[in-house]
Amino acid sequence: DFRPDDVHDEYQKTADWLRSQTKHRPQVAIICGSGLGMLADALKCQDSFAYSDIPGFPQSTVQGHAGRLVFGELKGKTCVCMQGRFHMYEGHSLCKTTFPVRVFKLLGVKTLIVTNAAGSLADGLQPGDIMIIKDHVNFPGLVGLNPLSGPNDDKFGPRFPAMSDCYNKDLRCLAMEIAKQMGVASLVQEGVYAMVGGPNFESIAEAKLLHQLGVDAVGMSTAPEVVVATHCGLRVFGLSLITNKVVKSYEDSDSVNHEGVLEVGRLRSQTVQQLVTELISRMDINNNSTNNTV
Ligand SMILES: O=P(O)(O)O[C@H]1O[C@H](CO)[C@@H](O)[C@H]1O
Ligand code: HPA
Repeated sequence: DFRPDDVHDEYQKTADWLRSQTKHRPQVAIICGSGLGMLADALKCQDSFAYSDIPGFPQSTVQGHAGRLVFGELKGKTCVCMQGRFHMYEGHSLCKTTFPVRVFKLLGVKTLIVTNAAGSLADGLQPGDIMIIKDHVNFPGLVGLNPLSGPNDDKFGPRFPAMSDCYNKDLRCLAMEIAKQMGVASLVQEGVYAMVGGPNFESIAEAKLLHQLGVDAVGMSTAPEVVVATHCGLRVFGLSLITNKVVKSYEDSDSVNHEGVLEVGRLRSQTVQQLVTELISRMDINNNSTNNTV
């Protein structure tokens, strides 16, 4: 039998353990995408934990995802940063892939920043560009693969949470303003992210379909984390680093690979880090308007 109270205890145990190991009390959580682990480097006064040492935490298995949880201070805000996320294709249940998000909620986090590496379908998005996520298509979710499936845990949020404003508009505007001030506005635009299950990259027919549906960038993560975060009332900001163009023509001889994805992450690491750091520095931590606050 599935008993929400027991499951809630699992999140609580992990949160209690982390509280006993660090004095940091984070207000902001950051999830680093493939090749974007350096986002944690900006944190001062770090306390870091290998996932393998944290009770209840899943393990990272993907290259470019170090598997470390880093706490620290950034421009006057206390942050916790996941150097490495969990993907459905690694064999984790969606509950496991999103486990840290609820732990963050219990730790007192108010804002979640999700980052990922993604392939572009939109003609205007080139490798190296940054897409501020305006909305998502959660393909696994549409067919019932949803971390919120099963009995609802009312302690976290409502049975039927709204997803119509899950990427906070104020933070999107602020990020765009920061990009302009950094002189990188030409690299940054808003768009729609689609999550597919992976681990294979898209076939050409799949790429054409996604393009026709109006998807701007595609990846194999993020949407479940955002669903769980929105369910429990966290404010969310998301960005995709475009690491490759998705091949959508039979005449195109390009092909994508994970090494290339990580390489673009390395090349753009400084810009992404500066944008995220500035966003955290300037965000109002007490303004947390979401639909699903409990
Ligand atoms: O979404 P993140 O974790 O950034 O990683 C992306 O990059 C990997 C493929 O190269 C996939 O895991 C895809 O989801
Ligand atoms: O082209 C892609 N497709 C899916 N996931 C990805 N992650 C990075 N690039 C891609």
